[in-house]
Amino acid sequence: MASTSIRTLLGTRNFYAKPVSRKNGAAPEEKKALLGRPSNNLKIGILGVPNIGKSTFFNALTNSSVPAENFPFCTIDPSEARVIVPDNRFAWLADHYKPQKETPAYLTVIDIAGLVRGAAQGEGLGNAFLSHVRSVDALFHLCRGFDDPGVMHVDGSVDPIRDLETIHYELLLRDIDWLQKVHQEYKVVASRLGAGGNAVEKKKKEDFPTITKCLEWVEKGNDIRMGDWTNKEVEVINQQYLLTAKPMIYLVNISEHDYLHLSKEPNPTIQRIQAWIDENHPGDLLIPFSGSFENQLSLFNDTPEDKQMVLEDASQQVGATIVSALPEIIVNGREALNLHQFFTAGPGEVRSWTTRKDTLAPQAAGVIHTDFERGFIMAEVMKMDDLKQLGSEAAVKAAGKYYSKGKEYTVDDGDVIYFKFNVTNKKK
Ligand SMILES: Nc1ncnc2c1ncn2[C@@H]1O[C@H](COP(=O)(O)OP(=O)(O)OP(=O)(O)O)[C@@H](O)[C@H]1O
Ligand SMILES: [Mg+2]
Repeated sequence: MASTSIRTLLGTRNFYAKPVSRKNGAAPEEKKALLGRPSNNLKIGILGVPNIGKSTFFNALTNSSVPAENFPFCTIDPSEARVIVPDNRFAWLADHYKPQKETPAYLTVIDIAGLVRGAAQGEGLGNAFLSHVRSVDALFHLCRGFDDPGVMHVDGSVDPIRDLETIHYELLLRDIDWLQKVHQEYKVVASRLGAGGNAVEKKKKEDFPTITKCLEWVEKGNDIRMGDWTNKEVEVINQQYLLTAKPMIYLVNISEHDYLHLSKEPNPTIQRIQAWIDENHPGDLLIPFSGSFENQLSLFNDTPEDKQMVLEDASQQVGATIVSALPEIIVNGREALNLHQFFTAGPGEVRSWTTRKDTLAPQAAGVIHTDFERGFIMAEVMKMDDLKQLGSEAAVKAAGKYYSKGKEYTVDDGDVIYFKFNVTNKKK
């Protein structure tokens, strides 16, 4: 099938208009609200056209063995797995406290079926696919950069930019369709409401201008996440489950040879994709990896020494340091979800807890137990850097760096916290 660019499909529309800088419009005195819904179980989905290595990547990443065969739509139902997030701070704490139990942070990853052109109109797995995308909080957008005539491509040739555009186009079409329906509904309510109406109707009338603005934005070919929205607008957007609002990290699946020689030979495929991202989605991250290489490495997941030997052999062969790309991908996936870690640490357990950025101390306590939030008295906080530098909790205290923080304290990434609470006072 011949490739058709998004620009051609949308005719004269100003597709991929340069987005407004996300930084410039931010009101300096106000903290920017985050796109996305707060949840204790945030998930990141693997997205892309069929047969490009999504399940191979999922298996290597999560040590799973879902089918990853050489035919399109090998994956139909999404698989889900949790993967430990590498974190030096956690490792340091575990080493320092030598606890009976260690509980690291996890990232939940979902392997989604391949999406084809026309999905928004029901092609391929169509709407089922789009509803899987809807249920995740961020996306690893995977594309094929390996040239292997033995692995078929649904569009007949390897062309990552075309594939990226196919996916973006389908997500955008689905958002346009969704927003058009919501816009129509809110417009009717807004025009007949006058001063009356119930609370739900009043809210729709109030939200109507934001919905109109969002619709105009996506109809110009822009992703919602590239817009510069006020906090009030973000609240409205977060109620709409828009696909183009989700944070996205681009992953290019290249051949083993190309991966091993990345630092030595400029890779034209990656350069082309980077230029495309810079033009259309500035600021988004691109991480190359090799599904076939990671797949081989993952065979040694249970014997880390052997894995290290394979990496050392590969490094020697090519004269450059070769590491797995997966830790970087996991860490950045978490970053895209705007997640923070705080730690509780003692001889019983060292544990990494997950919150969204900008969480206040009582809500962070609530992640551990609702009683901690209800009866919150204070958070006793050590900064990870202080603890590492001074060497022990006692030394941190002696240096006056063991802080007592109240309800208004915003928990920082890497805080080591001991919560004080009293439930009986608060039970009314
Ligand atoms: N870097 C690579 N180099 C060569 N072959 C690869 C590479 N990555 C994956 N493959 C091969 O591509 C084929 C398709 O892989 P996989 O099943 O993981 O794709 P998928 O995107 O999950 O497909 P589907 O959308 O059908 O579920 C497999 O045969 C796999 O071994
Ligand atoms: Mg698959």
